[in-house]
Amino acid sequence: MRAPTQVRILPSPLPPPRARPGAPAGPAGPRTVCPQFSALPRSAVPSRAGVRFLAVLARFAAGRVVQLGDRLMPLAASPAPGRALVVVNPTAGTARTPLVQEVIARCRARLERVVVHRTAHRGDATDAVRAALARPGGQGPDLVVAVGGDGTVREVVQALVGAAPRERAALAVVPAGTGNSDYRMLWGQAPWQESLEATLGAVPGRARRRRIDVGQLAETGELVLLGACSGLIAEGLVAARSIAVAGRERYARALPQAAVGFRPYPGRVTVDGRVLHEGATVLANVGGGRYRGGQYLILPRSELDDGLLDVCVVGAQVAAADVPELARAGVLHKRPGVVHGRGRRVVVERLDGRPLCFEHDGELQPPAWTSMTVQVLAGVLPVWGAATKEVTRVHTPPALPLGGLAAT
Ligand SMILES: Nc1ncnc2c1ncn2[C@@H]1O[C@H](COP(=O)(O)OP(=O)(O)OP(=O)(O)O)[C@@H](O)[C@H]1O
Repeated sequence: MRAPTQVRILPSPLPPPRARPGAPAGPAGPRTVCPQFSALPRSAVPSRAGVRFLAVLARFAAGRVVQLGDRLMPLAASPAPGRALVVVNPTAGTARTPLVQEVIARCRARLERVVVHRTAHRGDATDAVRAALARPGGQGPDLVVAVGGDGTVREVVQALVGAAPRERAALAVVPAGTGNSDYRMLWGQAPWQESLEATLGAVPGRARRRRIDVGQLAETGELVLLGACSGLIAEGLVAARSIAVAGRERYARALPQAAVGFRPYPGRVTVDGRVLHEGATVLANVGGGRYRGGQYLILPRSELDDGLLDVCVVGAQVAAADVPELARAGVLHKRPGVVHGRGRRVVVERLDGRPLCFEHDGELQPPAWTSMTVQVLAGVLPVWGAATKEVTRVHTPPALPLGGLAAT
């Protein structure tokens, strides 16, 4: 077995926005490509003045605009859903009866048809969604509301992604679990009543139906929605088993507990064939969502629909005991010893021959592998989320080391 070595990855800044051929040069800003425009022939792409005119027109016509870098673009309206399947996990951390009743009442008040399914066992959510989508004659739901935690959401996603394109309903999440990181990924800190009403069409322009990326774990074929992580965050799940509180508080207690006595493992992380990090590793997170455990900011620059996976590796230069507070304060990614990358296929390895401790979507994986490989399935999941200024990208640049200071 080869002894683990430490490789220094030189910091590389995020490259400047890549201009589309023929596009006017503009000031640097977020790299954004408008889907509507990229579908047009180059000669049909309007000038900047034309874009501003369209934007003003849109403001009058639809009452809302979206700003792309320095440009204003009309935001296509998302048609409101009509038929919902509400999938409730009654065993999820905070799925109390009044909450469930309120969700159902709000859906019934706005939609033409609402079917409720309460899960009876693990995997039941996947089966229920599959059965509903297979209903003949276009009678299947166009919206699936998952009422539960991240585990329930993942089961629903399994069915949604596997459905034929014409049957594909969009996901909405009502946070009723412990971490609820999926909800935070889509809606930030918005109250669920607000996001559900927006999804149901009560607040025009507040919600957007979009197609986001999903990861796939090569070892098992399972989907990875939120993210997959080795090391400390995975061990935090082990610690959480013995903590009898619900909600985010559980992970707030579990991660510091796991950090006590945590020993970095010899690891390597490879992004699209290029080594991003090799050496003593505290954690390697691939996603997905910016937050893990609903509160730890790990991938601050991750976008859900850029066709790429973001990676953050925390090397042993950062003490494991400091990770929970640094991540909660949103500054972990700036520390020396933390590197970032982005690509389509990410391999996380443990190099001493012992099993890699890793989880995905809050589910601890059996200690059966010395590596995990996550690849991206671009834009396969329709979801309802906040109508933010973030836009769908249609061009996916190759893997980029995003910088950071590697351990030496
Ligand atoms: N009736 C049921 N009985 C037992 N387990 C169930 C039932 N229905 C669903 N499950 C399982 O419960 C697990 C945990 O649910 P979920 O993740 O939604 O809640 P949580 O663990 O409280 O929240 P989070 O994942 O956000 O921490 C899921 O993996 C799901 O498969």
